[in-house]
Amino acid sequence: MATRVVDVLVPVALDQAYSYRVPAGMEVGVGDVVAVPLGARGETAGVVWAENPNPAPGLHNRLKDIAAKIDVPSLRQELRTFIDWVAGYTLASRGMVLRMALRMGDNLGPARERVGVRLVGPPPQRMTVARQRVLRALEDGMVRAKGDAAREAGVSTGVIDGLVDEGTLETVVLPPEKVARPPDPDFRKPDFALGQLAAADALRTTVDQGGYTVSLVDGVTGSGKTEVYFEAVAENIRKGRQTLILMPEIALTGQSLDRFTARFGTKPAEWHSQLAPRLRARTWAAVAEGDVSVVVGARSALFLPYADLGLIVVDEEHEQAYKQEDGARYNARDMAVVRGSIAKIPVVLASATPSVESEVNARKGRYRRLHLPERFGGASLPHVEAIDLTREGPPRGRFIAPRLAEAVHNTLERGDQALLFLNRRGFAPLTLCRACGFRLQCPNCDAWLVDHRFRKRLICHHCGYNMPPPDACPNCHATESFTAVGPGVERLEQEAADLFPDKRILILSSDVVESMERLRQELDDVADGKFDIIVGTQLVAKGHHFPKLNLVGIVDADLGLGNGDPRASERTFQLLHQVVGRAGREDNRGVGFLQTHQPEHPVMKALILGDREKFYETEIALREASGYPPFGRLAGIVVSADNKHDAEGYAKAVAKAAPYNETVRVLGPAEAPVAVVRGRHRYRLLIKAPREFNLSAYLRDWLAVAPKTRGGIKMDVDVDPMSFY
Ligand SMILES: Nc1ncnc2c1ncn2[C@@H]1O[C@H](COP(=O)(O)OP(=O)(O)OP(=O)(O)O)[C@@H](O)[C@H]1O
Ligand SMILES: [Zn+2]
Repeated sequence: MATRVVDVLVPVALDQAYSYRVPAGMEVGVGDVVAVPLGARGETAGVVWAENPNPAPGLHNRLKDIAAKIDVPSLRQELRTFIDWVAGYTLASRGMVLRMALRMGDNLGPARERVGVRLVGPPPQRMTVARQRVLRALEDGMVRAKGDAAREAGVSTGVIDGLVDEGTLETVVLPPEKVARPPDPDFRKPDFALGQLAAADALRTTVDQGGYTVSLVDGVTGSGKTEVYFEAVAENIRKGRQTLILMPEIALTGQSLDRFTARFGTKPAEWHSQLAPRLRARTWAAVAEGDVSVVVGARSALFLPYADLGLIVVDEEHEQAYKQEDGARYNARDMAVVRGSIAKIPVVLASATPSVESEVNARKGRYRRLHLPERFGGASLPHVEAIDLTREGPPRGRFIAPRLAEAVHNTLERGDQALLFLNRRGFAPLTLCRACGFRLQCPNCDAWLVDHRFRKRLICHHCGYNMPPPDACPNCHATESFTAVGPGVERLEQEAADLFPDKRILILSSDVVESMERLRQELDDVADGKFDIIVGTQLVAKGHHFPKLNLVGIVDADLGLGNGDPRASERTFQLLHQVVGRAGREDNRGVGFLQTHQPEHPVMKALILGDREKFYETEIALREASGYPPFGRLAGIVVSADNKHDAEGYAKAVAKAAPYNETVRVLGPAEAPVAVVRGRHRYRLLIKAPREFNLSAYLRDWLAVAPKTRGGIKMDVDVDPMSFY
């Protein structure tokens, strides 16, 4: 009998699947997860990708056997097709993409059993107050998990153990706790405002009918997009199918999980980078077995092996955080649409500031737009004013202009909250010696060291290099000669404390956040009005709903503009519009101030006039004229090496190897804007092609003929790049 051979894809940086023999008696099929020997790595988990009916004859004797079938649900065709597609599009190896789908960790053993206790025997010989509390808590005779019993009685588990030894309590084996309980689609149905009704209805129908469609829930800030897309989720739960709600990682800390619980009566399953390994493994398995109904997750949740995915929601779809910038470089929003089309299910995108891509798709009718033009509860959008820094700027060494300070003062007088926004972590972006002008720079990067006083370190934001502030200038040896140049949030907090000495100020910035739990707590405290002034980075820009927040001051509105990044305008508009949109969500006094040197800039004008359409019109016209996305396609290639000569030489050789095509333009190589990162010298190439052009195929052909990388040279390909530094 001929041996059966199959091709197995393994989660390592390889594109091709390897052939293995199926040992007699082993039952495996395509999609099954198996353990296979893989060279020096030993046994590795992989997935049977295809039958191989005609293995090359010479190969036969060298083939190894599959070691074992792993007892987890097999990867469905839909997910396998998706993995192939993502790899083909992004040029990441298929193994790397598969790896994202196999993130269940190694400890996928049987779920841990829990110990429960119940009251059965006579009271113990020796009675104590603590023991008495336990007896009272358990007097109903019901089984409780040991930890729950201790918590209810307010004692340590040691007290419980003691009572078990005495025979007063008996232990019972409990089934493992579920990752998430089934949500109830009718737990608390909202009363929709008129403006929400049509969109909610449309989404219900869309999900009910099923099939691939893309809807863009385009609602102003505070319009209640979440409640509206929850209707789609509810409908999908009723159908018994699984839902994925994608969020930018950091938004998962916000109030979204509480809102979900309020609407559906129980928490969803979560998927993000901070899940404990065991919970990660259990969640993965529960998703694969169809034991979880709704997953709220960061971008990697897109690669989970859903048993029956019926709906994908992408919240804050414009977020740049959806782009993964290392390993496989993919945009989770775009790939969500791809997975939706492969799985033939509805996709819902939501944003108050849609990406230019989605906006164009909606304008052309490729996506269906569901518009929510008003804030929920009748609040109006904030009134926005510019503060022209060329004319009414703050005093030297200060960053809050007098007019903004006065407005903050008035807001606080009324008992409202104010948010001062500056998208820059740390105390100051630059430290220089007053005596000789020397600037403290990262030894590994082409970047200044950022002064972080809270942590008492100078830190490089590119590589993480850090050092204590030096006592003397390394150049002229002067002491106490260093001066901070420019503001970061920590410095802004200091200024706010000087201006408003008796107010409660909270600083929110990713590097001062101790844990996700702590951040959740702080955000709740803000919502409860426990702080007067919030000084924050983009961490506070999104999704949050703070009822008493009525003033937003943007300290440096120009920060993201004019750095040669083709998406700078879009990003600045989205960010500032979202931040300003935190103001006045429950009453009509919301105001926003933009401190800017260029109040006439189209982005500033659109923000001041509240004229979103105007912004999109201008930006879309610009993109169309210049052939930038979505009217054309881009890819970036970054070459890096440990010296400039090698990086430049190799980048030139790569450029020279580009296949000729009259519609494609290869720009560069040019030294990257940040020319050195982590001691590596960087050169960039930018490839521009028409919209219909198959850029991935072109790049693949190109890389096949490009000179091989050698000796520490590295090349990164980025299709649809979002970062250009
Ligand atoms: N139909 C409704 N019934 C009761 N409360 C609602 C309803 N719709 C929205 N809300 C409440 O209105 C507030 C604003 O809604 P939500 O935060 O979902 O808006 P959003 O459109 O997501 O805003 P943003 O884009 O600015 O984050 C929330 O407190 C939400 O709970
Ligand atoms: Zn550095």
